[in-house]
Amino acid sequence: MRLIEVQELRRTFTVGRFRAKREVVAVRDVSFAIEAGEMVGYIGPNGAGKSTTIKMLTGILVPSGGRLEVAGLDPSRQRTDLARRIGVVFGQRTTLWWDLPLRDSFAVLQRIYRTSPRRHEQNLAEYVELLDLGDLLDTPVRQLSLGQRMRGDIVAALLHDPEILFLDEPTIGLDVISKGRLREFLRTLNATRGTTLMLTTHDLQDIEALCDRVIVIDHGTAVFDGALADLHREGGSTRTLVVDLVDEAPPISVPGATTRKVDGPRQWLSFPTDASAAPIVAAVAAAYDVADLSIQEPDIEDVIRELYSR
Ligand SMILES: Nc1ncnc2c1ncn2[C@@H]1O[C@H](COP(=O)(O)OP(=O)(O)OP(=O)(O)O)[C@@H](O)[C@H]1O
Repeated sequence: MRLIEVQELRRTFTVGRFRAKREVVAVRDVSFAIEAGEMVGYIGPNGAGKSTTIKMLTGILVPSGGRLEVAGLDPSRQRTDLARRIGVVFGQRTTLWWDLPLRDSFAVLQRIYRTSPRRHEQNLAEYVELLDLGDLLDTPVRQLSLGQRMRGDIVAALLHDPEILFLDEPTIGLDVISKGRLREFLRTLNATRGTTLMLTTHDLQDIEALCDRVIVIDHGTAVFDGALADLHREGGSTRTLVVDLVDEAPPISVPGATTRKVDGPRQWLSFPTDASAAPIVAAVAAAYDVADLSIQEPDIEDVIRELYSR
């Protein structure tokens, strides 16, 4: 089932005044469709148009052109109906009430969304347990750490059983452990409830851990839409085999890899991300005295930069 449909979506802003007035095209004729149950990363450099797109999808901004349907609704015209079908989490700000304990914020949301008390209690119990918020329910939001508040925001976004969860930079500012737990939770949510996820992020590990599919946007235009593995391939991404030889040697020469750098006994060989490292490692080990080996995964930001530069 198709949950999000975007055709030639466009949004412009007028900036400046009088003679200095000009138009900025934040989103330029972007088209994509997202099926129920997908986990999609919407990525791109700063100012690419990610937040503007999410704001249009969630009904906060009215498009300047194109067509847009989310859960069968027109977001800006049917914003209230849409609110019942979607959850929204912005990493940089909270939807919770600053002075209220978490528990009271959640209770207010139950009334706003008119979620049945039974369903509300069930969801609350489940999410509070999964996100380990039990001891914090009576703490006012302003006293929570960033990670705790983010978990609270996620519960708040999910209590009314949304089919789609939009997340804008959900792991920003969190420590490594909190990031890992949040990703784990989102994966479980998608697997057990089939919730569709669309997230913007600058964190490459978010993409690796969460996104079956990535849409890359640059200067308002979608420049890639597909699997992460294909993004690596199209961007010409490579993995690196770092070889520590017992002794210094001229650049290693083995089939399937290119030696990029030599520094004393250490050499860096690159090979395509979709190729297996095994034959290369075997060839190196057969021909040279090897003290140690390690493999470095590609940096997605490099891959994306490569795509942009075309
Ligand atoms: N309210 C606004 N008025 C004028 N220009 C805007 C407005 N909102 C966004 N823009 C411009 O539109 C473009 C896209 O901005 P947007 O916030 O969507 O990018 P982004 O991809 O979310 O960036 P970031 O990763 O930095 O959050 C930028 O050039 C931005 O300056």
